Amino acid sequence: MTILDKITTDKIKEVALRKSLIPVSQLEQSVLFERATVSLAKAVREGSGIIAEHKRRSPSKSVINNSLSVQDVASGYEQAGASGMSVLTDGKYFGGSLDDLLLARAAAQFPLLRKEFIVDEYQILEAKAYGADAILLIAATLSRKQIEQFSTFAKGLGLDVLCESHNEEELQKSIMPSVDMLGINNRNLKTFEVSLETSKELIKQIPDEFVKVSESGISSVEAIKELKPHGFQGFLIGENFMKTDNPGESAATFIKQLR
Ligand SMILES: O=P(O)(O)OC[C@@H](O)[C@@H](O)c1c[nH]c2ccccc12
Repeated sequence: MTILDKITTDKIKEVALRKSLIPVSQLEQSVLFERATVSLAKAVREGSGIIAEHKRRSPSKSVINNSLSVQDVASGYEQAGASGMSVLTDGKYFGGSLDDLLLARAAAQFPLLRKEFIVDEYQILEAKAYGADAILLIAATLSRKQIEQFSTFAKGLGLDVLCESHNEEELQKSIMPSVDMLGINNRNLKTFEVSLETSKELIKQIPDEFVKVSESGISSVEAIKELKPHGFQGFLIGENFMKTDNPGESAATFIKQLR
């Protein structure tokens, strides 16, 4: 059993419990449910392209940073000129929560991505109710039919969809009009190996109309300069910022060097 299988198995149980505690009707009553979303895909296309992540810990790195306020990180990233922010909401493996999303929303106006292992439409309703503008779908854990169902459902709520893959088969099943952004994860979620070559290879199969995002293991401005000519517009960066005392400032320094 890979770590991704374990996370998914736990997630299915967690979502069943959540559903029994908070009914859909209650999520739909959230004031944020009425909020007009901001397109992450558009922000990435038109801005720095940096999607900066809030990540306290991960199965591959254990603790990254446990002492920051998510509001400070959100406003720091926004002021730094990031196109958007990815907020990890998984608790068990990443130390995040839906409250992190809510707090980020309270502190910033730029687009927020709910970074979660989505296995059920219910989590997409949660994303909307807690202030997200976009969701992540992980092709490794979903069938083409599920990607279609979840992405269509998200679009109906005004949320953008980033669908991530790590190999050709995953990418091929993610290519559909209800997906806005195709992400290539440089980290293999099954083995944790990281290589930017994954991005450079797989992007060749992405049709023009999709926003193309390279994810994980990006730790230098040079890496961005290397990836851009291959056609990437978006860059998802977590640890490189989060491991510092001031992620917002680190992001600002980084983004300035891109200009
Ligand atoms: O911290 P990094 O190496 O910059 O990676 C960020 C992001 O890409 C990574 O956290 C991520 C990409 N896809 C995911 C899916 C689930 C959890 C986490 C992720």
